[in-house]
Amino acid sequence: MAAELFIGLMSGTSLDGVDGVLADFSGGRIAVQAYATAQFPVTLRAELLALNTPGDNELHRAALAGNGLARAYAGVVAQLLADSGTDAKAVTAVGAHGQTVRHRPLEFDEVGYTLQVNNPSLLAELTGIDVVGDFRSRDLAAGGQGAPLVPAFHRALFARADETVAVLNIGGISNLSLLPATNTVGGATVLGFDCGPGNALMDHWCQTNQGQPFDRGGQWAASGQVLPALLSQLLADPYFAKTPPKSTGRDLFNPTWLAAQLGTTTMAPADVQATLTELTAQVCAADVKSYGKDSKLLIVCGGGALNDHLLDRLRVLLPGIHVAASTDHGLPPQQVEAAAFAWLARATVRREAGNLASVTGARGARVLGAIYPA
Ligand SMILES: Nc1ncnc2c1ncn2[C@@H]1O[C@H](COP(=O)(O)OP(=O)(O)OP(=O)(O)O)[C@@H](O)[C@H]1O
Ligand SMILES: CC(=O)N[C@H]1[C@@H]2OC[C@@H](O2)[C@@H](O)[C@@H]1O[C@H](C)C(=O)O
Repeated sequence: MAAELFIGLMSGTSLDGVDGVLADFSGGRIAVQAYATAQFPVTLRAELLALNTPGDNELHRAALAGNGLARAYAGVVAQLLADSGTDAKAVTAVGAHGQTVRHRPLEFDEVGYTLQVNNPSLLAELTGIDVVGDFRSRDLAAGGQGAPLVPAFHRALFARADETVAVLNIGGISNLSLLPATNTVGGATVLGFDCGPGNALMDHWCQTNQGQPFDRGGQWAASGQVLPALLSQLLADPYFAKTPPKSTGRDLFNPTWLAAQLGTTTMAPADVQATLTELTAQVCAADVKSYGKDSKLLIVCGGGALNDHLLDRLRVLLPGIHVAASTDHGLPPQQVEAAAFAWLARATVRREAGNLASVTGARGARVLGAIYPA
């Protein structure tokens, strides 16, 4: 059977760079042929981070950052093609998420907006491959949150016939998918939503206090002591009590939010890191208990799956649930989101819906994204 090749490119709220996969869908299930990742150039990362906060001349800066992102994306596409010996002409399309700099669904005028910095036209020009971008806007136009979009892909990849499966993506932001058994009588309604912070605050604190981009294995957090008063204060943020559909981002959980929580009290940096890690663990575990109570399996993906300390805390907080990285269930943690955008791009090209109204609250299923022909 002829290959049916798509590329998926994801740069997420951790701002750690680009993850990309080349995937073949000809066998009915996704088969990743190649994986590549690239860190952002320092100046591009700084600008993408800065654009998460209101500033001067944002239109100009966002346009140029979109060009820079397209060039970084094109570099990952070139790496994928070279590593797999694939000609660009053999790839049907590239799904390019872009870099979220604002996410304000349903605010201000009932539709709100979500902005992913990107330049899909430049990416199409640089790669010679059709590009699918702007995946979230159509869901907002239909009254949805525009995020998370991966639950539909999680269902395709991880769902089981006879048991409920929970999937937790721990990226900059953490998001949970609840996948009922596919043989559920009356149909299996998928739930999904953003839990809250994933790695973003932990990364920021680690960069600020240790000069490291992230807490490898969660070892620094493990060396500290959770601060109960601070943890209670963090957990009191109203977002955590919101009923889904709900989504969030750096618009809320950002260094300014953290600074306001810490106030002027001096705390040992390692203890703050331990507390931020515990915040992620407790919020995610509480959501699994509340919305996935009959799950016996929690599959963890995203870079946070490599945080051994965080996974250990999840295991303690979720007795009776098997907590495992996605590697054991189909795809390595760092590949899942990029693979999702290859899968979403394929849906768009086939004019199939990519969103799940049961997740985002949209008025219905919609074909997502815009196509930029090579
Ligand atoms: N070995 C490791 N130990 C601990 N944490 C790690 C490790 N490797 C990666 N991470 C964490 O994973 C993060 C990157 O994860 P990922 O690429 O899934 O985030 P993202 O896709 O940008 O976020 P989002 O899912 O919110 O879009 C890093 O910033 C870091 O916090
Ligand atoms: C607006 C936006 O970019 N949201 C991201 C973010 O990162 C994780 C979580 O919040 C998720 O809701 C989403 O990305 C994934 C890919 C999603 O849409 O499923």
